Amino acid sequence: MKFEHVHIRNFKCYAETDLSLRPGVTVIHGVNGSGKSSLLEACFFALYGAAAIDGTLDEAIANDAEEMVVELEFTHDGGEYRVEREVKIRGDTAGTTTCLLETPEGQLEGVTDVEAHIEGLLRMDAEAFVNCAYVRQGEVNKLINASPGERQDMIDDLLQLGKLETYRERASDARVGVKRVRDRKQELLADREATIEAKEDKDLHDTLNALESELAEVTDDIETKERERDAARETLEAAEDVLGAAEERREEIETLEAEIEELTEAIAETERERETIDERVGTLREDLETLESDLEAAIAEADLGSEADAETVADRLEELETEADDLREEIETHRLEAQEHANKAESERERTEEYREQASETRSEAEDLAAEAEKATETLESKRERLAEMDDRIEELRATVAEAPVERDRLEAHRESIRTDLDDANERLAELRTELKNARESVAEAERLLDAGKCPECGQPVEGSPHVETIEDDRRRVEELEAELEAKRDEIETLEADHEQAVEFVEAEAERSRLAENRADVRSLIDERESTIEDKQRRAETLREEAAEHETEAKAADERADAAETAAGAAREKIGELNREKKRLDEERERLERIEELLAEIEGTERDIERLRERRANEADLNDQRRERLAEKRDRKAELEAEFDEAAIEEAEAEKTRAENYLADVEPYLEKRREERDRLQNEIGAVENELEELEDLRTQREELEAVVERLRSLYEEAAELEETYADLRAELRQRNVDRLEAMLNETFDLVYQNDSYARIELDGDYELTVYQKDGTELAPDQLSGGERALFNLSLRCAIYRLLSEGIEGSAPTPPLILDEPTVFLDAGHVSKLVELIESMTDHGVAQIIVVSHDEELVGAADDLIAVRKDPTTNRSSAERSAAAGALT
Ligand SMILES: Nc1ncnc2c1ncn2[C@@H]1O[C@H](COP(=O)(O)OP(=O)(O)OP(=O)(O)O)[C@@H](O)[C@H]1O
Ligand SMILES: [Zn+2]
Repeated sequence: MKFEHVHIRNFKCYAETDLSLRPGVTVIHGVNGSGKSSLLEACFFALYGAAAIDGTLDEAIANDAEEMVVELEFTHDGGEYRVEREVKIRGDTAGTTTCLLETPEGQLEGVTDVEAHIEGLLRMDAEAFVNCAYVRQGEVNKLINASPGERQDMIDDLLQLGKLETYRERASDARVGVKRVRDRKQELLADREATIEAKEDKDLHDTLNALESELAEVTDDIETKERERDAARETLEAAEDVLGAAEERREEIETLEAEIEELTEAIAETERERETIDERVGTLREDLETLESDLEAAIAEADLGSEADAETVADRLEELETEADDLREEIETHRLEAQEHANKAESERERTEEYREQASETRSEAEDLAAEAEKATETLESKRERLAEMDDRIEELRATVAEAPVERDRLEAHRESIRTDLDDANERLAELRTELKNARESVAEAERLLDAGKCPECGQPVEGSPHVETIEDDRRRVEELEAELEAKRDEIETLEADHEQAVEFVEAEAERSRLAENRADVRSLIDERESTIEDKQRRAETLREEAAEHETEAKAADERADAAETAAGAAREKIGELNREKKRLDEERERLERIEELLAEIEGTERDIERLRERRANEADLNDQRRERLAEKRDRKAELEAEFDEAAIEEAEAEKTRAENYLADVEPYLEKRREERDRLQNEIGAVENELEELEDLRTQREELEAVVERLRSLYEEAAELEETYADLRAELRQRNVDRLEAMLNETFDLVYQNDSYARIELDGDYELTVYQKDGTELAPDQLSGGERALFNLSLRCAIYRLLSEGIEGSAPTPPLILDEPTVFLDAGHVSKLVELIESMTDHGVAQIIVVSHDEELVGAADDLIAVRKDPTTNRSSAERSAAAGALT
């Protein structure tokens, strides 16, 4: 087997690295911590997965990455292979997401299948791989430090001897197993045989015969007894019939006796009743006599003569009733009459009172009205005086207005026109005053200018006096204005006097008109008052008359009341009379009613007597009938008593007792016999079962005998097989041990040539012993560190050779991988190591990969790989050294 190419991404310190590997000796070098061991580990991981790394899967992923990939291409036994693994962190843990193996036969997937296939190819699992091909850093002493047993297991495993042991163990297990089964079956067989013997000893057939004859006997007995029991039952029934009939007859006689007694009793009872009725009739007759004498007396009292029968009495009572009704009616009429008169008297008295009240009220009203009229007449007189005054004034004013120059209705217009004229004149007067003032000023100014020699028109200095005429005109104008002003003043004076007079006229007219109006009002008021007074006086008169009328009416009503009272007294007297009459009628009616009552009582008593007589006769008939029935019953009883046969009954009773006794005995006996029969049948069944079982047991015995025989031969075969495997392994191991010892001595000689050690011995139990030249023995752990390392490497190489050369033909071996093998070696021994490696190549090991810093080893390499770590990213990479080119 050869590694061809490895591709790593994010495995431990690696970023992305691609590296081809060549046959021959490859040395990987680099500073501490640069990632050399990790590179080898990556290849190991590619082959064996999780088993190849110390920690967990996630520790193998580069610190800051989430996933990693390792791919390894290798050739093996002429075929090309590629294994690829991808691991990813999911959640908290890392898991393998891809695991595949390409083989010449096809592709495999899944951790389990891929690893099983690789173990098959290399004929070793991860542990065997590190024991043989991959000497890990610091593990050089592993094989030496192991106990012989461990060593034996390791080496046996590598050489596939372990398998033989497994087979032997399996054969042994099989032998033990077969023995266990065989022993159990033998025990079972012995048990069956003992059981059969016990059963055969029992004489089952004889027992069966005895039981069957006993059963027949019991069955016969049961049948006989059942027949006898049936006969006894019949006898019992017959006796019971006879006794039953006798019992019935006796019961009938008893019933008859009771009935006879009952009837006799009933007859006596009825006779007693009849006697009582006789007594009652006697009493009633006495009552009747008393009643009749009472009646006679009553009739005499009532004066009815001899015709005192019920009809006459009833007729008379009817007559009396009619008379009484009439009387009652009459009394009622009079009572109503008296009531009516009394009512009338009362109401007339009330009316008298009313009339009197009305009369006094009316009279006082009349007096009030008369007083009012008197007072009103006085007031009216003063009003009339006032009216006369008004008339005088009106006449005076009319005379004043008559002096006016215009008609009455034009007076205001006249005053208005004078007022207008006056206002116009005053206005004109004011104008004239202004004009006059202006004119006087013009004259004065002109005179001043003239005195100064200037033109009064334009104010310019003048030569001469061109405007003198104007001054003159002005002076004339002043004079005219003064005259006009004087006239205007006179006119105004006149107008003012006129206006004053016109105002007086207007005012007089206004007063006159107002007074005229007032006078009309006063006039109508007086008229109204006058008629009111008249009305009152008339009304007072009328009221006085009315009062007189009321008084008359009161007197009349009082008289009517007296009359009514008299009439009521008369009516009451009449009522008294009628009541006396009625009392008489009542007394007569009472007497008659008493007679009627007595008549009815007599009739009732006679009817009672009659009824009692009838009842007495009926009871006599009833007793006759009873006596007849009594005679019949007595006959029947005598008949039955004659029929009674005492002897027959006695016999029947005896039979019955006998039968009952027999039955009482036979039933429990039969019960017992039946139980016996059942028991016998069960016993027979049990014996028959046992016979069947015996048959079964015999068959089983035969079968078991056959099985035991087969197991016995099987056991022998397994024992033989176990022995064969053990022998084979011992033989093979001896051969291996011999060859391994030879190879070990050969390699150890090669790497450790000095005088100290003569040879190494490897015994059958893989016990290692080193012999010194003087013949003394040494255990390998007594060697120095360096010696131990060399010794170990020798052992490894020997094993490796043994494996690669094969015990029988060659087996394909993985590359020999050594991680830092030179640690304990001095320079001399490093040279020996180089020789060892070369010798391995000579022995046909195709690929050796060594991690080392040692110059000498580097020098011996066919190929050089440099590993370095980028100090900034802290990521490692591997590449072929430049020096490698020079080497080839
Ligand atoms: N999961 C990881 N991610 C990143 N770096 C890691 C991880 N696991 C280990 N390392 C680092 O990888 C580096 C390489 O270790 P390795 O044992 O391969 O070095 P080496 O070259 O064999 O050193 P030495 O010469 O001392 O044997 C170490 O510095 C270690 O800290
Ligand atoms: Zn290292």
